[in-house]
Amino acid sequence: MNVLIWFKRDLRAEDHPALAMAASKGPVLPVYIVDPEDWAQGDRSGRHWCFTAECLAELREALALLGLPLIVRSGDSVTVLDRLVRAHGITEMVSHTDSGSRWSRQRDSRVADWARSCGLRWTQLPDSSLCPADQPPDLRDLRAVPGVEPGAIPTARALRLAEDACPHRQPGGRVAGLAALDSFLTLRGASYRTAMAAPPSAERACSRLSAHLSHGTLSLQSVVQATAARQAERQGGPWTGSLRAFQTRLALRETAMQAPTLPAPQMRADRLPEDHAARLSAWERGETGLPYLDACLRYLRATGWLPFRARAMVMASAAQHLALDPRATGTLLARRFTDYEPALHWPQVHQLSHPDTMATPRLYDPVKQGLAQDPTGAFTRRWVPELAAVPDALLQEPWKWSGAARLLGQRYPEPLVDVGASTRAARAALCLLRRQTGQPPRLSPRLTPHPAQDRPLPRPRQGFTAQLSLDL
Ligand SMILES: Cc1cc2nc3c(=O)[nH]c(=O)nc-3n(C[C@H](O)[C@H](O)[C@H](O)COP(=O)(O)OP(=O)(O)OC[C@H]3O[C@@H](n4cnc5c(N)ncnc54)[C@H](O)[C@@H]3O)c2cc1C
Repeated sequence: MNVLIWFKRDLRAEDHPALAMAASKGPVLPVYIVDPEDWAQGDRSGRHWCFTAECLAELREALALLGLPLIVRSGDSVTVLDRLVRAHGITEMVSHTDSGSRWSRQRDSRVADWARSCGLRWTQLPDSSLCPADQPPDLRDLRAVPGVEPGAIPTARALRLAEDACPHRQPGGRVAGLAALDSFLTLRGASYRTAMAAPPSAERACSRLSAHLSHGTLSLQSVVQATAARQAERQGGPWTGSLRAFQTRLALRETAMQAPTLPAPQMRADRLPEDHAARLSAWERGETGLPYLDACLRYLRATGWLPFRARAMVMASAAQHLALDPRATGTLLARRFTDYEPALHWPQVHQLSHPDTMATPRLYDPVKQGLAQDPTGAFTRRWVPELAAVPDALLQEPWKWSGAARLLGQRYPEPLVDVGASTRAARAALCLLRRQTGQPPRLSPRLTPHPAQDRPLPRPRQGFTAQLSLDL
């Protein structure tokens, strides 16, 4: 019996329940499909593909060590699978589920119809399931379906993806993922709890595992278990709170991945500002005239990453201050995040652009955020060098500087909006909305924990710590 194992967003050869299951059934054909329709979706980008291609190259090497050639094919998923199944006597197919995008769910439903129509058994395992620890899979006896041409991993250009320079992007592949996990649990993670919010410190203090979790080079369960093992070793000091806070985020991920994915929100066209296209383009380029916001947007473009609070600020400022369409800004952010994960991304976009849906609505003032998260101004100055002459005290509000006339509208833009006025308007709109919906206006000028923290979380799985509140 020849078994096809279909790799999707689980790009690893170890700790892979679906591969272990396939191996126990007979000769294995490991397949990855590059579906051009997937890569033509508006939320996909060149940096996503470059990370994926690096993961595939490593997966190919790892499978080769097990005696399996990774078969890469470009084309419509059903057509590719149908050809492989007929040509190589495949009698069964195994994969992990992919909660991914709306497109990938529709693809999976078409594949399910096709598999039924040709009588092929398709087993889908949850990617969060663990290989049973008491019966480690024996991959030594893996046999490959012989005589199949492996196929090349296409380039971004072959997929017609636009040029997407990201000079400081994290490298893809399991080796980089394991190195990040190890350095986080042994070194970097000590200051996680206190340094996770501000981009300059978060870059080192956060785990930086998101892109690996999104592409499946590491499984969530393996990260949970490694963290639990570290917690058992590291009692006391800053590690205790940091590792507990980290486990809480892993639990948040697990919860979010199980929730139904929301469609992208959209603002009514008649509510958009007249200069919407110009504002959107300025926001995308990091030229809004609001220094900390611009610094975060430019940093994101160059690195493919931002910590949680900065993501929340760029999204919320777009909706609350600049009145930008959340579908447009959410899509642009999705393209920029190397770790783009629809199940995590779109609920956040929803909540931050419609704060009335939050348990505790929050307003993000980019000036106050800049003062709080970048008190020395070093981060803002690095990414917005046009502000070199502005004194520290006015860095986040260069329009108040006596030399503003020489700078604004020339080397650096005038602010797109009056932040004070737009904050007051957003606060008033929120209070009104909450009154209309019968909820007391609980607006807090201070940052409050992420809304997911207000919801009860499911019982933690084995390995998760019991602490379920966030301690920002
Ligand atoms: C507008 C917006 C969009 C976002 N889009 C994405 C996205 O597309 N992909 C993505 O992985 N994360 C997304 N996040 C959540 C979060 O910002 C990132 O997971 C985190 O910044 C990634 O960096 P890290 O791996 O160093 O995180 P760490 O702080 O080290 O956290 C470890 C892991 O926990 C999970 N996690 C962290 N915070 C959350 C959260 N609030 N909810 C659920 N899981 C969480 C992630 O898998 C992360 O890798 C988004 C947040 C916002 C506000």
